[in-house]
Amino acid sequence: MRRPKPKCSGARKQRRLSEAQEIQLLDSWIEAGIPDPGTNPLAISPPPHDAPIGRTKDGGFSPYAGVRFFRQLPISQRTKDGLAPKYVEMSDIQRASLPHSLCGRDILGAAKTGSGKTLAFVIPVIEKLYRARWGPEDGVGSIIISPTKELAGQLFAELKTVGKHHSLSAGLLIGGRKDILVLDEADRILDAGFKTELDAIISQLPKRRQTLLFSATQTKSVKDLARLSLKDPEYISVHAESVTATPEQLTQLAIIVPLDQKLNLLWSFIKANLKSKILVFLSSCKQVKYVYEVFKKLRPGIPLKCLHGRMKQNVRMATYLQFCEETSVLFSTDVASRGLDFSAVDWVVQVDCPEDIPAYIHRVGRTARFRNAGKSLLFLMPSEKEMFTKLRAVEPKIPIKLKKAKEPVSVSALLASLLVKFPSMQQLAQRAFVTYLKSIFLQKDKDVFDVSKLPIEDFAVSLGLSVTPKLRFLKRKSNVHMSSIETTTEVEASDDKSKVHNINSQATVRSDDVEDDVLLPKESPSFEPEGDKAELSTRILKKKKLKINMHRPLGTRVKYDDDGNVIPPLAALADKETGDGSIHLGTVKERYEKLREAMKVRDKEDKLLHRQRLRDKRTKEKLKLKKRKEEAEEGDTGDDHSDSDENEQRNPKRTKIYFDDDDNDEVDDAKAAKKSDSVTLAEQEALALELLRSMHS
Ligand SMILES: Nc1ncnc2c1ncn2[C@@H]1O[C@H](COP(=O)(O)OP(=O)(O)OP(=O)(O)O)[C@@H](O)[C@H]1O
Repeated sequence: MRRPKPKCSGARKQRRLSEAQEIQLLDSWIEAGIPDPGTNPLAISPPPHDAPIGRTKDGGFSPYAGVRFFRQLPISQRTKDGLAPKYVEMSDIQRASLPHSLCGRDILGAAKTGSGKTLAFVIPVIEKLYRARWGPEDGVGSIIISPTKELAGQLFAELKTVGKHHSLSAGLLIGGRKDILVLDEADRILDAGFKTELDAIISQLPKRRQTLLFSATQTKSVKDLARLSLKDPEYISVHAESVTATPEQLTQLAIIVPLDQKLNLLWSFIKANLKSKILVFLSSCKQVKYVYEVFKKLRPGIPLKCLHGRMKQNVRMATYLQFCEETSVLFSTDVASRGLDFSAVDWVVQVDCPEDIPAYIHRVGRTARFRNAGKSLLFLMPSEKEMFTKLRAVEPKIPIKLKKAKEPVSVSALLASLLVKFPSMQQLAQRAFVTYLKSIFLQKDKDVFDVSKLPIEDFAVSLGLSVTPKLRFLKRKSNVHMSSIETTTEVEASDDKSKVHNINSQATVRSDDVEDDVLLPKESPSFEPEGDKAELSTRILKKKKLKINMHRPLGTRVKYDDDGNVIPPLAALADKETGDGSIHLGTVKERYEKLREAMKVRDKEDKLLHRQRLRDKRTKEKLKLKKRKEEAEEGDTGDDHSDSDENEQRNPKRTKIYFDDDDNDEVDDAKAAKKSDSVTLAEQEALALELLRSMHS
C-alpha cells in the first residue's frame, strides 16, 4: 500500500495538511452520527440517492447508519478509491456492522458464507490506523487472525487492494508447521486446536483495543468471549431471521452411497462434469493424496489439483491461486473449507461426511458466493443417514434434498492394476485406508460415525488393495484403555482442519496425523518371549510419543519382516545351522568391520556433496550481488527521480510477505547431517562393542 508520490517537499506538506483536515472531518462526522448501541442500521431506511454526503449546508453531517453505498460512509477518500470500481453498494453485513465498527465498537458478527464479511473488518482496520495517523515507527497497529495460511493470504490481498492508496505497511505472517494468525472465522479460532496460539497473542495485546470477530457460524460461548475481553460488543447477525442457514442461491443435494462405491461415484461425477470447477472434500491428507494421484493416472479429461496441510507452503499457495483461475477439480481437506473465496466454483462435493453442521455450512459455502449460484453434493454412507436428518432438522433450515445415485462406472479394477504398476501407490492406498477408518473411529458424533457398520474389506478392494491392511486400533478398542490410543495419536496442531475428537477424553487429535497402524512395528515372536509382548508394545508407544529416541545409536535402522514384525539387530547373523539364535563373535566383528568401511565411504561422499552445495550457494549469491550492483549503477545514471522515487527504489516494496525459507532449512539439514555423521563412527563402534559384551555376558 503506497501513497501517490509527491514531487517535492511543498507538495508533501500540502498533502499532510489535507490529510489532517480529512481526519478531523471524519472524526467529527463519525461523532455526529454514532448509532445507538444495540441498534441495527439495516432497520433504518436509507437516505435518498442524491442526498448530500459529509458536511451539510447547515453545518451538520449526513447520517451514515442505514446508508447503502460505500461512498456515503465516513471513510477516507483513499479507502473509497481503493474500493472503487469493484465495490459500490454494501452487502447486509457491511451495512449492519460498519456504522458500529467505524466508531470504535467491538463487534461479534455472523453472516452467511460469501456475504462479504471480509470488507466488514478490513475497512475499519484501515480507517482506524489512518485516523490515528499510524506509522511504521508506531509498531503493530492491528492483527488479523485467520485459521489457515491460504485465508491469511487472501485477506492480505484484500487489505492490499482496498488499502492501496494508503501509506500503511502490512505484513503476512504464516507459520511453517503451525499457523500464525487475522481475526476471521472466530468460532474456529476459538476452539481447542488454536487455544495456545490465541492465548499467547491475546496476552500480548493492549487492554484498550477494538476487537472484531466474524464467522458464518458464530460462537456465543460466554467462556470463549471472555477470553477475548470484548467490551460491550455489538452482536450483529444479519441472517438470523433468514429462512435458510446457507446462501439462497445454493442447490444442495445428498446421495446415499456405500463406502466401497464412493470412488466409483466420484469418478463418474467428474467424468460427467468435465466443464465444471469442482471442489472435492475428503477427510484426511492421505485420502487426498491417494485419490489425487490415482485419478491423475487415470486421466479424467480435466486438470486435477490437490490441497492439504502437509504440502509445502509455496505449493499450497500456488495451488490455491491456480484453482481460483482455472476450471479444474481440486481435492482438498478441510484446509479449504473456511473463508476461501475461490471464484466461480460450480460444485462442492463432500465425498467424506463433515464432522458436524458448521463444517458442512463452511464447506458448501465455497460455492454460491455473493449472489452467485452454486451446487453442492454430499456423499453419505448408509450408516451416516443420521447426518441428513440432522441437516434437515437444523434451524434456520438447510434445504438439502436426497438424490438417487445412478449405477456408477467402476474404477476399482483399474486402481488395482495401477497399484501393481506403481508400487509406491500401494503404500498411499494403505495409508488412505487406515487413516480414513481411524478418522471415523475417532469422530465424536457416534449417531453418524460408526466404523463397525462399514464394509471394511470391500473398501480395501475399492481402493485397489489386494490385501486388507490390519487395523490395530479396532483390536485395541476391546482390551486397551482409550488413553493408550491417545498417547499414540496426540500430535502438534497443524492448520489442517480434519480434526476429530476422542469420544472418551475429548482430546483433540487429527486424522491426518494419526499414525498408520499398518506401518507400526509388531512383536517379533522368534526373539521376544511371550511374556514380554506387553512390555514391548509399551516401549513402542513410548518411542512414538518421544518421536526421537535419543538412546538409539545414531545411524541405526529398524528392520521389518514381510509381516511388519521388527527383526532384532544382529538376527541376520544368527547361526543358521544350529537354529537356536546363537551368534559367533567372529561373524559379528566381521560384520561391523564391513559396516565401518561402508560408513567411512558414505561419510566422505556426504562431505563432498555438502561442500559442493555450499560452493553452489556462494556462486549464486555472488551472481545475485553482481546483478544488484549493476542495476543500482544503471539506476544512478537517471537524474529525474523525486526523493520519494529513490526511496521506492531502495525499498521497492513496503509490504512484505514472510514465508519460511525452505532453502535455509536445507542448509540447516545439511549442517545437522554433517554434525551427526561426524559422531556416527565413534558412537557406532562403542555401541557395537557394548552390544557384543552384553550378548556374551
Ligand atoms: N459490497 C460488495 N460488492 C460486491 N462484491 C462484494 C462486496 N462485498 C464482498 N464482495 C465479494 O463477495 C465475495 C465474498 O466475500 P467474502 O469473502 O468477504 O465473504 P465472507 O462472508 O467472508 O465468506 P466466508 O464466510 O466464506 O468467509 C468476494 O468475492 C468479495 O469480493
